[in-house]
Amino acid sequence: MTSSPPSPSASRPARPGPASSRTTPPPGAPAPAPSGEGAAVMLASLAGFDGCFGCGSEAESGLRIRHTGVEDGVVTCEFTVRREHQGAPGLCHGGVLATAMDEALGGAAWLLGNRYVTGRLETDYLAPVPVGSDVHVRAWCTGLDGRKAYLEGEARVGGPDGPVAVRAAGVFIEVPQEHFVPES
Ligand SMILES: CCCCCCCCCC(=O)SCCNC(=O)CCNC(=O)[C@H](O)C(C)(C)COP(=O)(O)OP(=O)(O)OC[C@H]1O[C@@H](n2cnc3c(N)ncnc32)[C@H](O)[C@@H]1OP(=O)(O)O
Repeated sequence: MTSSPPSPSASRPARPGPASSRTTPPPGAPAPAPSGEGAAVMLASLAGFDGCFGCGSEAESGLRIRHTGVEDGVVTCEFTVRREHQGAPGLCHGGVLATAMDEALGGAAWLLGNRYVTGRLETDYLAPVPVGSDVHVRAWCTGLDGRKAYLEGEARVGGPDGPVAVRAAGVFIEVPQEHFVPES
């Protein structure tokens, strides 16, 4: 699995390395310049919606992910692993961690100023994550190719500089607002 490294930046970590050929931007695909405008599109599109399984306050069984910031195109968020998130005894379920990566990579995609859905999501699990852990996730875009946005991210345990537990890479596809179904 190889891909081009993201642009150097103070907040952007060295490329984590999970991307396969299918989640690596094609040669010449530009990495986007960070802009503050995407956040406005995200907020307008999601206004009043609290039902997200990842971050929604109304999703009782959800992860209750807290979005903590955006800097230089890097999205940061965090959540606390609860008992109901277990897979193997005492440890966070891999699907829960994939959800957190989907949320963070999706957030970084929406920051580009359009609406995106997940087309492909790859995850590498590097360390177990115990129940009770605070998981800190960050994600960024590595390239744009037409409607496809290429994203990578990582999750660290215990703090933003804790050990890396998960690395992820994905392709998100731009969709119109009409793609979504109004809540009934
Ligand atoms: C703060 C919070 C912000 C929000 C965070 C949200 C996080 C959560 C995100 C999600 O979980 S989204 C839910 C899970 N994903 C879905 O439900 C997507 C289901 N799939 C679809 O709706 C359609 O298949 C899709 C819109 C992705 C594509 O259908 P289209 O008919 O619009 O596109 P088309 O098939 O023509 O493909 C367009 C391009 O995308 C590419 N593509 C499509 N599906 C792909 C795929 N699965 N993987 C990689 N590339 C894909 C396709 O090859 C093509 O590339 P080219 O332009 O180069 O030809």
